[in-house]
Amino acid sequence: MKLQLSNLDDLPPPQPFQELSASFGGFGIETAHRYWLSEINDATENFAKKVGSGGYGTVYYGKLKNGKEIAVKVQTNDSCQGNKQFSSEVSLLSRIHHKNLVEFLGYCQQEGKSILVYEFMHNGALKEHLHGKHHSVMFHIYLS
Ligand SMILES: Nc1ncnc2c1ncn2[C@@H]1O[C@H](COP(=O)(O)OP(=O)(O)OP(=O)(O)O)[C@@H](O)[C@H]1O
Repeated sequence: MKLQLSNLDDLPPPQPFQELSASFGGFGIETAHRYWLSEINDATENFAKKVGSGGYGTVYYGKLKNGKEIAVKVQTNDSCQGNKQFSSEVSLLSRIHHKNLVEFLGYCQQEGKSILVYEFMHNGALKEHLHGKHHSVMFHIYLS
């Protein structure tokens, strides 16, 4: 799902991974939580439960040791995102917090894998609601 931002001009240009912490002055990738691949492997039971796939890659269900349920997005090889784009996305996502947005929890970049970690939404993604896979939300909107 793409985030729509009204003022993209306010954002700094994408920077190479190593330069992010300096260039964002405390609001870069270093503010995002970094997960170890072993944590992700444990949480997803080695990527056992696939819940969907999108332009970025494949999405898996997971549960952290503290009980929090997570959606783990694993970048696929044919995704156009490179390391630069991944760093920019992590940096951007870690600065956006809103009660109506799925919470971005962190990332993992290890052993050639680029992974984004979000809170798990039991009712599926917004796109599915809008495209009718889950009709209840639209129904409630019309009623209210
Ligand atoms: N946070 C989440 N909680 C539960 N399921 C999710 C979550 N994020 C994604 N999914 C599932 O994974 C599927 C793919 O989502 P994803 O956001 O990767 O693709 P997309 O909406 O096509 O966006 P994009 O093209 O930017 O990757 C969704 O349709 C949904 O079923």
